[in-house]
Amino acid sequence: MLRLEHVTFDVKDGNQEKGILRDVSLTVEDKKFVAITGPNGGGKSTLAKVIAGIEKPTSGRIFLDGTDITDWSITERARAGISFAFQQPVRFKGVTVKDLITLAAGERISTAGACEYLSEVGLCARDYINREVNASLSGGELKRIEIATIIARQTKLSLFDEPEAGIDLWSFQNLIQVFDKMHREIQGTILIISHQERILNIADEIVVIADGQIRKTGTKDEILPELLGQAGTVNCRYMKEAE
Ligand SMILES: Nc1ncnc2c1ncn2[C@@H]1O[C@H](COP(=O)(O)OP(=O)(O)OP(=O)(O)O)[C@@H](O)[C@H]1O
Repeated sequence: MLRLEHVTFDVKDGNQEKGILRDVSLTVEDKKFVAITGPNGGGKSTLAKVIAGIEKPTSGRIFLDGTDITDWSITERARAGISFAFQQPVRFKGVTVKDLITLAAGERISTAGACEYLSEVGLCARDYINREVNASLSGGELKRIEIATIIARQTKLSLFDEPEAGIDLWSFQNLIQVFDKMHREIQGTILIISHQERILNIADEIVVIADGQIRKTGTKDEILPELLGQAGTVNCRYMKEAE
């Protein structure tokens, strides 16, 4: 179980401190599929980075299965079973797609095994398996390769930051199936930041974040109608609730 207690993240804005995350408390039960959504700039990516250890909270604590991991490094958290797929994936010059998937799987897998993970994310494996993870890959290809590595890792907690970004309409449907299958088959927790109704629709729970604060949490039946009914005005409305 992941638990955040009163997490804040402040940055310097001129002479003042700006609150990017403001008193965020959240519990994510094991094996749940939780979607985090909300207006641009609300603090979603920052929250994911704080969980993965890329940013350190200004105050508050983070617990994984009851252990306080707040001061743990990215590597320690990765070893404890936290995976993170970036909004804009990182490129690895000199490393092939197969190397990357093999590293993620943490065991010697065959080329056929690595290819299976690529096929799952809709990539024709033989076209990609020996390619370098460099700038020659398109944004959408890179994103799907990164998702394949997270599936291969099969960790306790998989964090995805806007996996839909840069994915074409045809591959998007496939991506929904990937997450649905992951949710059913992998015995881990999935935390996805997304603006996509179809991703929110397959989540067990939706968390709405705006202006650095959690505004709502609930099931999709509780949250989605309200979000969709207010399309275009969600941002302002949730901002208002904070006042
Ligand atoms: N290190 C930083 N220094 C200054 N401002 C920051 C820093 N990190 C984040 N911010 C600001 O904090 C706010 C939240 O950013 P964040 O990327 O977490 O939002 P988001 O909810 O993921 O947005 P989006 O939906 O557009 O991806 C933004 O206004 C961003 O500019």
